[in-house]
Amino acid sequence: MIDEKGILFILSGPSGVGKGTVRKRLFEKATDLQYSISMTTRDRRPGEEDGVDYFYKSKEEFEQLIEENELLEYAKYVNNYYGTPRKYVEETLAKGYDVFLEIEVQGAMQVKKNFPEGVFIFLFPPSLEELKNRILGRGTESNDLVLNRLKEARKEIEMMDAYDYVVVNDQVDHAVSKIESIIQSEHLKRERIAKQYKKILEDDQL
Ligand SMILES: Nc1nc2c(ncn2[C@@H]2O[C@H](COP(=O)(O)OP(=O)(O)O)[C@@H](O)[C@H]2O)c(=O)[nH]1
Ligand SMILES: Nc1ncnc2c1ncn2[C@@H]1O[C@H](COP(=O)(O)OP(=O)(O)O)[C@@H](O)[C@H]1O
Repeated sequence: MIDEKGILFILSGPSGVGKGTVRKRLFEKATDLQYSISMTTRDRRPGEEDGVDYFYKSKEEFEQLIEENELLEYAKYVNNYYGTPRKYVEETLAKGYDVFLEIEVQGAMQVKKNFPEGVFIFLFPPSLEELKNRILGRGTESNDLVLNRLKEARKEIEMMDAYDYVVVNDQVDHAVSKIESIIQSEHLKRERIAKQYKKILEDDQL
């Protein structure tokens, strides 16, 4: 049987590189992708909405979700939990829709274990200096947290080799069009494989 499931795309990379910004711009255009809204225990930032940006959970609620195996992956990141709802991802893929995750690197590596067929995209900063400027520019963290995030970033960049694609986020629009090309070429790849598979089956009947 040809696999008619949707494709799982994972956008990851260091905090502050621009994952959220790039993902939002992508979703202004890419209506065929389904974004998986994550669960988190971190505080809601001004302008964020429950059920839109994240599902905000208490530590106890989150630990219960872990216990009940409701999360496809989760990570503790700068003292908060973040996780992907398993059921939403599995059901949406099974219906044939592509699912898009925007998650940090530890979580992405867990997804790779469960979904090796996923398409893993690493968003890369133009430089570490620029990464620092972006985190500082966003102004959502205290100085201590900025330092923590930069330390994490160095470790995360070392894990780049495990990804299928690396996209430099120099300009948001450039990064978005590169991701769109990746999505398109993954679909073409699938179609080619499906055609070859069909041909093998037809030839076999001769
Ligand atoms: N593992 C994992 N990471 C997530 C998930 N959702 C968001 N993240 C990541 O957690 C990190 C912190 O997110 P957030 O607090 O929103 O800060 P920001 O992305 O740096 O603005 C980012 O690297 C997110 O991509 C998730 O479901 N699982
Ligand atoms: N290509 C870019 N050029 C300049 N600034 C950017 C770019 N992409 C994102 N930013 C800025 O960098 C900061 C961090 O972006 P954000 O999307 O919150 O990162 P992440 O989700 O990876 O933590 C934000 O202030 C955002 O406006």
